[in-house]
Formats: sequence, C-alpha cells, structure tokens
Amino acid sequence: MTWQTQRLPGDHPPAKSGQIGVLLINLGTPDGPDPESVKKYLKQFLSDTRVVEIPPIAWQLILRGIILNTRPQKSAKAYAKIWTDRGSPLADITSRQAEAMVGRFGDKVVVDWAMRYGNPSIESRMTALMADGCDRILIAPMYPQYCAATTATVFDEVARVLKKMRWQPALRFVPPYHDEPTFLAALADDLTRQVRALTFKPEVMLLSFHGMPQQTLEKGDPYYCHCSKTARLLREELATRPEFEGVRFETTFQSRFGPAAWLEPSTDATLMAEGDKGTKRLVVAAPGFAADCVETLEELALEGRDEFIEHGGEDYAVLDCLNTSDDGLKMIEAMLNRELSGWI
Ligand SMILES: C=CC1=C(C)c2cc3[nH]c(cc4nc(cc5[nH]c(cc1n2)c(C)c5CCC(=O)O)C(CCC(=O)O)=C4C)c(C)c3C=C
Ligand SMILES: [Fe+2]
Ligand SMILES: [Fe+2]
Repeated sequence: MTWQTQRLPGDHPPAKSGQIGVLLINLGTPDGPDPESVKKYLKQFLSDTRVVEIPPIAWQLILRGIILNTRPQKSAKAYAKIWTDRGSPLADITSRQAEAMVGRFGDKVVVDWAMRYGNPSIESRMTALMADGCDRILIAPMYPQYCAATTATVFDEVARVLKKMRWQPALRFVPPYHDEPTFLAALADDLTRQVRALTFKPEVMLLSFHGMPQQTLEKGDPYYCHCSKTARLLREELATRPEFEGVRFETTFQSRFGPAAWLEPSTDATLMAEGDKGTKRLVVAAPGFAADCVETLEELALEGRDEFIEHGGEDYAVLDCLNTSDDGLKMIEAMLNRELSGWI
C-alpha cells in the first residue's frame, strides 16, 4: 500500500490520502434490456435540462405523459439485440478501457469508471475513490467532441457530488480531444486496419456522428464544429492511404430524437439516398463514440444495413469504435498521461 494513514488531532477517524484517482466516464445505459430498466434510465437521462432544453414544466408533462409510456418498449427491443452476457456493450467496453489503464501510471494512481446516467454512478465511484485515499481526481469524459448534452453534464454531476463533500479532492478534467493528433492517428490507423480486412472495397465512407438539435448549435454549442473538424482532419489523413484511394467521404448525423430539426444531413436519409443513386459498397465509421453502444451496434449496424440494402446497396459494414483496440488504448494512455503531468 502506498497511501499514508494520517492520525489527526482529537478523535478524528484515520483518513487515507496521497493517492490519485482517474475516472473514465461515458454516457450511461440501462441496467437491463427490459422496458422497466430502460424507462428508469431514460427518465434520468431525458430529465437532464442539458439534454433536452425545453422548459421543464412543459417537457416533464411530455416526458412522463407520452415518451416514457412509449419509447422504453421500443428502445428495450434495440437494447435486447445488442446485450451480451457481459451486459450493456457501452458499460462493458468502458470498464475494460479503465481496467486496461490500471498500472500504467504507477501505483499511486487508481483507475475507475462510471456512467453519467445509470450505474455505476459518478457519485458512487467518486466516493469510492475518496475512500481509497484519492485526494486528487482526474475526470475523463470519454467524448472526443464537446457537447453540453454530454461533456457539460459530467461537470454538472461532479459539481453536485462535490457540494456534498466536506473534504473535497483537487480536480482536473480532460478536455475534448476532437483534433488531437494522437486521437486522429489512432482513429486513422484503426480504421485503415479494419478497411483492409473487409471483403469488399468501399465506394463511400460515411463518418456518422450522434446528432443534436439544430437550435443547440445556434445557441453556441461547439459540438457541430468539433465533429466537422474531426471529420475533415480524419478525411485528410485517410485520403493519403492506398486503402482509401477513390473512396468518397460523407459526414452525417444520426439518432434524431423528437420532432425538432436536428443536425443535417441525417445518416438514415443519406444511407437510403446512397442506395437510390446506385452506390453498392458502403462503410460507416462513428468517430464521435469512444465505445460501441446501442447507437452504433443497433442503429448503424442493423437498422442502417436494412436502409442501405433496401435501397439497392449490396455490401455494407460498420467499423468498430476505438474501444479496447491497441490504437485506442494507446491514445487513452497518452491523453491521461499528459493530463496527469505534475501529479505523477
Ligand atoms: C456522443 C455524443 C452524444 C450526444 C451529443 C448525444 C446527444 C443526445 N442524445 C439524445 C437522446 C438519446 N441518446 C441515446 C443514446 C446514446 N447517446 C449517446 C451519445 C450522445 N448523445 C450514446 C453513447 C448513447 C448510447 C447509450 C447506450 O446505452 O448504449 C438514447 C437512448 C437510446 C434510445 O432510446 O434511442 C436517447 C434517447 C438527445 C436528446 C441528445 C441531445 C443533444
Ligand atoms: Fe444520445
Ligand atoms: Fe438511436
């Protein structure tokens, strides 16, 4: 054990200190692929005013009166298709990313993971890190592109948890990494390796990002610009490689939610339009997701395939996210190492 046990004056209990915590955080997921678990998860997620910016008095009526009575059944079917014996892929992959980081930064550093919505909660893991003697914590939101609906809500939740603590840790947050050379190199290498392994040569590569309401962009959220920059830099790099010779790149936005206008062009409409205009071989990458999840494994890989094939497409593949690939883990390690500098 490297932590020190400090004996404090009076009858104060012994307290551990001197350790450094690293907390990898991704969006969150239901506890199970059943409507009840999905309803509980969606209620927490969609009640966050960073995620849905409609005034809560009106939104809660719609959410509780309509959405939570219909969407959980539909979403549970999607989750059931991708659930594994290790549970939700998003939680499983995030836990394995954290596990792979254990021991890479010396024995003073404790690495853990949490989900912003659902379990394990940020509160439970931050409390556990403090109990382990971590008086410095590096928070790593696993989102390459900053969005208030994802990155800022992590900060909100960490601040809420801190507010309840008498003894707060020193904190650092990993910044968005959408244009970092280590991220782009990891993505380019990993996608090249996967394209080389395909049984067909793609004509088109879609770079599909999770969408958000168009109005959120107009309010000043940098997410769209971050996605566009990732897509441009990645395209520029891939275009130099023989595996991508003659490939046409398109950037699209998926997972539209609700009736308002979302970022365009949408992934589903683009897949159908590509099929209609005669594209036969298409591959999709999702550079906005650090880990595969229902949005990539179900919406892109299953629904997207049907959309493309029903419109005349022949060969279709969705490439894995960086997940726990060698390239992905090297990138996470480099990013954490840099952000831990001065602490280790
Ligand atoms: C990667 C960035 C993400 C942004 C930006 C984002 C915004 C956003 N999402 C919704 C609504 C839903 N998202 C859902 C799932 C989901 N979203 C992200 C990431 C971003 N969301 C991930 C990684 C996941 C997968 C979770 C998993 O368990 O695998 C869902 C739930 C699934 C469903 O019912 O379709 C909803 C709903 C909004 C409104 C929003 C606003 C900006
Ligand atoms: Fe989402
Ligand atoms: Fe979706």
